[in-house]
Amino acid sequence: MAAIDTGNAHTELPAQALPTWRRAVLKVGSNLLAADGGGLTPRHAEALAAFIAASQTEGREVVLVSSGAVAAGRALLRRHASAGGGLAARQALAALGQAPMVALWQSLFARPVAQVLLTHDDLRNRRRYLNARATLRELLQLGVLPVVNENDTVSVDELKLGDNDNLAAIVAALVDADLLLIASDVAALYSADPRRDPAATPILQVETLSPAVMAMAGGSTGGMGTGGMRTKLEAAGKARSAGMATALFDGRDAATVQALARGELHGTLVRAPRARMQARKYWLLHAPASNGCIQVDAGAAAALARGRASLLPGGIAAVMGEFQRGDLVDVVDGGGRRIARGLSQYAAAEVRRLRGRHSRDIEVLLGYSHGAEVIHRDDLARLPDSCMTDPA
Ligand SMILES: Nc1ncnc2c1ncn2[C@@H]1O[C@H](COP(=O)(O)OP(=O)(O)O)[C@@H](O)[C@H]1O
Ligand SMILES: N[C@@H](CCC(=O)OP(=O)(O)O)C(=O)O
Repeated sequence: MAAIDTGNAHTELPAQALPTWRRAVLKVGSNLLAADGGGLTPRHAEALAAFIAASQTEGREVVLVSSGAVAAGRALLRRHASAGGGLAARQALAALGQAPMVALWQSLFARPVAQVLLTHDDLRNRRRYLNARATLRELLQLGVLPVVNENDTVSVDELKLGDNDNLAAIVAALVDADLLLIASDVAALYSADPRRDPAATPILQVETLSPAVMAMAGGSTGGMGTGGMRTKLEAAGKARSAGMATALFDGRDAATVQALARGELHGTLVRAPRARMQARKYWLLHAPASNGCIQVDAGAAAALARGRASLLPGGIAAVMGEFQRGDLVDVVDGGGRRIARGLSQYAAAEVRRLRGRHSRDIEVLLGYSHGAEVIHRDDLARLPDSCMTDPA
């Protein structure tokens, strides 16, 4: 059992199994990085960095979503002058603090870390969403730790994501993570904010984010935090609909953080109703009508029916309709029967030029390449009747 200080109560939470994962997003809040109420300190970040490094050594991948830029900026400026309280001041503080925040993480890792700043617009615009996804995938492949934060400096009020809990959930879906880990300054979700209600009790498992559960979560009551437990549960809801569980735990407690590496959670687990891949496939199959259609030859149709195959240019016989890169398209066989749906990495006009050609010719034909596959197998779902042989 890990001894845990909730702020005003000292409790011990039993260990429960952390879902198995290969790729996770870890969100670290400002309260952990600016734990002493001033500038950034490695006090709690050290154990979290050791957990990330140990996970990487085991072949797992971690994307870090880190807050703390505003706190770092505020501490730096306090030495010279005080900043106002408006949006522009917050944006200026974030600009000041982003580099020191990333530098803090870099000081704790032997491997390089990379800064990734995202805005709401980046995540709504399909082209930029796909670019962000490709960059993050590439960074992970290179063995680099991406440190993601909201680009506060260019985010305007009404378009701000506002809190990094929700950003972390969106990033987790973006990189197809298996698990969302949220490190905060509280041991778990409690029946009420434990800072306000000493009688509040921890909730170790959440199956549904019902209105009653959501009502337990309050805002941020202390220090540098932004969204409190409310935004953490919102994030868990987003993760859940992408098929991912969320673990909430106290990042101030080194024993709790070390236990994660052993697959033990001392905190709250918000479960996901179905597996991530199933959720993704479900979304692919049930998302709004597709914009176009790709007809494949008999060889490609057989490969897709066998499962886990990507759609390559060589198997494409015809392209119907107009669609853009990243759009959802139907895949039909020679007889026009719909056999799969997926996200095309190329626009219809590009697929027409690639039709029947080898993947290695993509660069020559287009002058660039978004990858060897027209539809990557992770972005492809076979229709139920063609899934009979392999339900994965
Ligand atoms: N029901 C609840 N259970 C646990 N914590 C809660 C609850 N309601 C509100 N909180 C508050 O949420 C805070 C954590 O969120 P926040 O301050 O935004 O920190 P972070 O910087 O880690 O995002 C806790 O310190 C706690 O005061
Ligand atoms: N982007 C802001 C963090 C906003 C935020 O969500 O903070 P927190 O609630 O501490 O995770 C920053 O870097 O200061």
